Amino acid sequence: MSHTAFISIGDLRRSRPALGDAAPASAGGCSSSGGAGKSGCGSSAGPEDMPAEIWEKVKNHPCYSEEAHHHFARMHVAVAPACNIQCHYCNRKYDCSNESRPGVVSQKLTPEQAVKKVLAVASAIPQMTVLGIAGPGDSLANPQKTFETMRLLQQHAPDIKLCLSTNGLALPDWVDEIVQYNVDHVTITINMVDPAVGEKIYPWIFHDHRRVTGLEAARILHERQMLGLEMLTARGVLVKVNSVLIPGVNDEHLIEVNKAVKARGAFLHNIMPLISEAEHGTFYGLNGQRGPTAQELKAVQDACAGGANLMRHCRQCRADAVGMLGEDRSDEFTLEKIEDLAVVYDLDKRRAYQQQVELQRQAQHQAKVDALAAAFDTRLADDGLKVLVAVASESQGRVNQHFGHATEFQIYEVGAGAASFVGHRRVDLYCQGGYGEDEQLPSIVQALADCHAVLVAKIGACPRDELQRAGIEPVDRYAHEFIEKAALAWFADYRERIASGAVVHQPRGDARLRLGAFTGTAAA
Ligand SMILES: C[S@@+](CC[C@H](N)C(=O)[O-])C[C@H]1O[C@@H](n2cnc3c(N)ncnc32)[C@H](O)[C@@H]1O
Ligand code: SF4
Ligand code: SF4
Repeated sequence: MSHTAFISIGDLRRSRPALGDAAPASAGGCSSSGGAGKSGCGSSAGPEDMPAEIWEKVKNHPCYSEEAHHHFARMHVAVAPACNIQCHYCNRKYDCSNESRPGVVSQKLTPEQAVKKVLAVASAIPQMTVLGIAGPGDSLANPQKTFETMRLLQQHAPDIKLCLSTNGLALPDWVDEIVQYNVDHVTITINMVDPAVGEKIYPWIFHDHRRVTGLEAARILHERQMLGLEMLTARGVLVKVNSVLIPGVNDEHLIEVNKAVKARGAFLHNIMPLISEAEHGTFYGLNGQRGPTAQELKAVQDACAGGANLMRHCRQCRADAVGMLGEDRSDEFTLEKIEDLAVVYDLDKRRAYQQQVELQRQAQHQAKVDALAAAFDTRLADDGLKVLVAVASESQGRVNQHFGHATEFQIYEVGAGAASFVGHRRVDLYCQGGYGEDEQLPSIVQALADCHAVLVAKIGACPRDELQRAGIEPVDRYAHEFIEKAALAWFADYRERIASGAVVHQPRGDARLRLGAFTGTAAA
């Protein structure tokens, strides 16, 4: 059975041979990557796309498998306060408990406190399968705390997968410990492979007992990152590379980064948008360096097609995040609260629960494949047309959320052959306290400006009119349908309307950004 979230006609052909040769050749899977949608196949690949031992490592890891993130949870423990470099986009002193972004934490923990918290969360959220150390500083600039936490967790919670995130500067010194403590997954943030680019991102590093600045600092960091990546992949550790997309600094350069990390065996590449608000007090924030638009992010990701597989569902979590991706339950597990929690770490119970979750995932996947296969009794010739649709979904991969209740929309790219998840867009909640907040509408419409349709379970008259005025079709006739099936059905209908002259297709100008159009400092 396939476990992929990315469902193409290729999947249908595998599961329904009767569909046979009428289907356009648009096979899923990494080796046949071609279009923009395929570039995301790494994070949604299934057991048929990789060796069994790799599938075992990713199948219930919410960050390494796009489908797993609907079913399994993760948590971060903030045991690593110090850092050995400075990035122009980071200020760990700025802390806001209401804010969800990297580097932010409410409480720093000792290894013992961290383990207590992990056990409390693991007993309350049995689908929590992954523990990561992602700061608030750098895990390997705090090696004693990081590895003591890992050592204790191996003893007390042996079923939890261990991850850490690092800028890579100290990485080559700690590869043996990473392997010794069974850290299965390591994330390295690599923003450049050219020190001349790095010089614009890193004002200094602390290496070999001295502070180094300028080009020399970027050169050392680059060499250590590449060496660390090679050493980890040679030892069989799965490596994800994070890159922060900084318009005007490393946008097109990330295509080179993607190739370089693929060549060194990285499993996944997560290109994340720069977050740069002046109030965070970062160098970039204070100097007007903007983050990319969603369209710019997608353009760079699409330009990496054929390189390292892309993660597109990252939520840029806090360094103390708890729960499913996209939700944060860290407030429920503060030190004060876990003091009073009865913690029963029942390994057998956790395993049994997770088996049920896995069965549910498989059943849901198969139901989706079957529903799609049933929908494919008529086939569209592939004329190359692809459009984006936004989807309001709260669970189960279905169109099952009211427009007004969505705080994010999933974005799918749809063509004749496939509907592929390409990212998500956060928006302000429209419906508050039972009433629509009309002043939120322009920003929501703006966030979806490159989409041709919005698939929702329900939508009120006012947002419906506003979307239509912006040329975005509100669609509620596929309520509770699987997303891919709904998106493909809408697309078939759209194509028919184009063919009959009922609508004139208007390409969205900014959907396919011209690389090189970044200005670097203009307001977003
Ligand atoms: C807080 S860091 C902790 C791990 C480690 N120090 C590192 O940088 O990889 C986790 C991730 O958040 C990213 N990050 C930090 N500040 C960011 C910002 N302002 N915008 C986007 N990503 C950011 C980092 O680049 C890194 O990939
Ligand atoms: S390496 Fe990580 S923690 Fe250190 S300054 Fe950069 S983003 Fe912040
Ligand atoms: S920041 Fe991205 S990669 Fe890290 S836990 Fe959150 S979703 Fe996963």
